[in-house]
Amino acid sequence: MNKTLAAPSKLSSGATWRDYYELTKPRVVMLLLLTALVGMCLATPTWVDPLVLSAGMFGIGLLSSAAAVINHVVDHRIDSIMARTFNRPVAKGKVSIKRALIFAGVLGALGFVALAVFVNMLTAWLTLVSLVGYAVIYTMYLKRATPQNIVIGGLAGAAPPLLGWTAVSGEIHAYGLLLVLIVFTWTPPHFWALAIHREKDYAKAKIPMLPNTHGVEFTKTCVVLYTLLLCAVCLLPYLTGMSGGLYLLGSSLLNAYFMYMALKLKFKPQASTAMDTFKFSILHLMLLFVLLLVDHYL
Ligand code: HEM
Ligand SMILES: CC(C)=CCC/C(C)=C/CC/C(C)=C/COP(=O)(O)OP(=O)(O)O
Repeated sequence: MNKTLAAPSKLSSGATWRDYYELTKPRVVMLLLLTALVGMCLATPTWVDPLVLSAGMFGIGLLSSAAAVINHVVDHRIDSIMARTFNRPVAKGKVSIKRALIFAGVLGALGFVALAVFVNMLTAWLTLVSLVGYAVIYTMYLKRATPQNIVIGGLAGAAPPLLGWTAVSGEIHAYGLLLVLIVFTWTPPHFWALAIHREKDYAKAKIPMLPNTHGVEFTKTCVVLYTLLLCAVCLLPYLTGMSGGLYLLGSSLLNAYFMYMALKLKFKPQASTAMDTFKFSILHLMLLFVLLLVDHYL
């Protein structure tokens, strides 16, 4: 058998490359980068300059990854309590706090310099502010302070389409902010569906997520209401002339199914409905942004 497949190569500390990779929350960062790419493409009627595109994706990707690594460090104690996260590299002690922080520092510095040198200062600073928003304001403070943590903290995760937009145009445009608004209203149903499924985990770690502070039924009602709001917000790209009929048709179908899932979760749930809703939320956002892109170029 291939040796590298059987046992991932160990670094001198005993951690593997895979541990460091996992610290960057790669799948989350991939989706963040898709939203950033769409922000870049929609900011111009022509093709995006290849240097801005590659340096922009590189910089936004590295700063988002650095934010994710810091989140692992700050949360290592609560991660070690929850069944979903106890196996994470810092929580398990496979990567030390010092090494994780150096890793985050290197990623963050490289990302910031790439944006500052090859893109523009506005994007570099806005991306750094997003990193602070997620790694410091959300993770260190909001997460432990209020059940509205993910609503307010969601702004940082919603920023990438605007970062993509400013990378290309050098200015903050209302259309870029509209893309932020879409991800911002999508975040509560995305997360609360998972939090309902993981209610006991969060209770054990004493994190004040909405199902724990206000109950599962109230959280389900909030999922329905935010999904309704998301349906309305998703009409805005069409109504403002940013996107066309293809987007309207595709997004309406996606939103109809998201609404169906949210209503099922509230009124006719099965054991798997919360997790199914969470999983669909990821597919929903991915396809929605692909639609925005296809609609832009057709
Ligand atoms: C404050 C805002 C957010 C919160 C609290 C949140 C929370 C979470 C949590 C707890 C998970 C589960 C991770 C796991 O399986 O261990 C998750 C998964 C995921 N989230 Fe979010 N999320 C937020 C925003 C976002 C944003 C803005 C995006 C992308 C645009 C995103 C994309 C994803 C993806 C792709 C996954 C699946 C990851 C995987 O399968 O490894 N999330 N999210
Ligand atoms: C520069 C920039 C755009 C920064 C944003 C970076 C980023 C990774 C945003 C995603 C938000 C997210 C995964 C929140 C979950 O954190 P959690 O601590 O609630 O979830 P966990 O328990 O799975 O760690």
